[in-house]
Amino acid sequence: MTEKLTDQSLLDPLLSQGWTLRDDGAAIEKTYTFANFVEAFGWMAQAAIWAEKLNHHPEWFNVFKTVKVTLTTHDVDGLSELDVKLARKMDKLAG
Ligand SMILES: C[C@H](O)[C@H](O)[C@H]1CNC2=NC(N)=NC(=O)C2=N1
Repeated sequence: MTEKLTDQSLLDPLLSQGWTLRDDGAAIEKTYTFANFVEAFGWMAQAAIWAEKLNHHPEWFNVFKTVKVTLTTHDVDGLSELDVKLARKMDKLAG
């Protein structure tokens, strides 16, 4: 079962990697900028496969070569370790 994130130390490394905590504290957000649209969409395709594997899905918005990502866990109305996991994976995939 998914539980709300209580361990701030899991969040801190993400906050120093360009992720920010949404005002309501229920989500983290990051905007990735790629070299071009193909790079952006290629990254989204890879991230989508991981999201499906983790059964945890991003909210995201793509404009040309940027992708704005919001991660939250709907099941707990806030953040969970799954958001941390997916954020780490997304960063890794973005290089
Ligand atoms: C039934 C299914 O496991 C759930 O709806 C999963 C699917 N993907 C999900 N993604 C996200 N971001 N939050 C969830 O709570 C969530 N729940």
